[in-house]
Amino acid sequence: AVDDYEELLRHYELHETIGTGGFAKVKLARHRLTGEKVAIKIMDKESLGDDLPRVKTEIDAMKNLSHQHICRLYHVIETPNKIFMILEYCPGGELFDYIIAKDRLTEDEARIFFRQIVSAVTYIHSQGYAHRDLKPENLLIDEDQNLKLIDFGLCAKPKGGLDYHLMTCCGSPAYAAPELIQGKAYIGSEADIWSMGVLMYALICGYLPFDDDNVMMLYKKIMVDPKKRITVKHLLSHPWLMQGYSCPVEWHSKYPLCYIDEDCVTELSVFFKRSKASMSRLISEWNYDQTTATYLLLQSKKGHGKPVRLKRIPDVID
Ligand SMILES: O=C(Nc1ccc2c(c1)CCNCC2)c1ccc(-c2cn[nH]c2)cc1OCc1ccccc1
Repeated sequence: AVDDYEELLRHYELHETIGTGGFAKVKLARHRLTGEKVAIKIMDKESLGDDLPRVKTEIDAMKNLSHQHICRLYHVIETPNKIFMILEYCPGGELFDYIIAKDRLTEDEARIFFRQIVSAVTYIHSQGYAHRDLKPENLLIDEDQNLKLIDFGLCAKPKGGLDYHLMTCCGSPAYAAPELIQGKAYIGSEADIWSMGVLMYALICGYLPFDDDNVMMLYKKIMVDPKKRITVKHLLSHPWLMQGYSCPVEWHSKYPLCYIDEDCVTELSVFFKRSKASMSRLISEWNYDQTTATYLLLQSKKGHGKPVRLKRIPDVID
């Protein structure tokens, strides 16, 4: 119903639909106050059905994850029938399509991308999350040719920390670790490490290490016993990843949630006629509303050398 879109249209100018996935549609849009492009993932609650919890899992995870190689969630709008996730614009599309288009990547290009994947996965593990569905379809390319991890619908944040055993068998078979498809209790971070190995193989070779149309045959091929799987700590400074680099993979976030950018606070406080202190406090609540979106998109403008300014005249004169 049109009133589902009322709040969304107040803050964003909607443009073309660029993707219609399983239970979501992705539209391009522009944030009115900053002029920044965004992607909007639109889900209909009714047609989501049993997938609704997966969306809640994804939103809760993304609210806590702020990192240069994770697709940023800016704003969540929920109406009686719809859920809108306003997300970081990634015009390079999926890494999957990029590999297909190039057949396979050179070692140098694969190394650049893989260092970014290791950075993102190390960060989410440090925050107590396992992604559990790492594959080229879940890595997007942004306007600076950097990778951004998406789809946290299957992620897990075990209560007792990441060394807790998980049970749910999930993710894509071709990328699933042996212990996971054996239905054994597994460690989420170890399963992610296995998937990264499969991903690395796909980047370099352009096809999958274990593949078969028959899923039982596929499982048999994956059953290579994982003797000693590398840990993320050793991966960060693996010799192949270090080639041409003088430092291990930098995995810490460049934009930790606790750090609030002064220039953005100043512009917001002037615009919303609030003191800098109260504006800073409001931002730090991370409500994923218009304030969060405007702050993050101002920060993005600053990161791209654009002026940290908000539009004074609304585009559409009501
Ligand atoms: O900005 C996103 N996508 C996107 C934006 C512009 C363009 C393209 C793609 C490629 C197609 N040609 C037009 C240029 C974009 C951002 C976030 C998310 C997202 C974050 N969590 N979940 C989804 C999904 C996105 O898209 C999905 C997609 C659509 C068409 C193809 C390839 C990928």
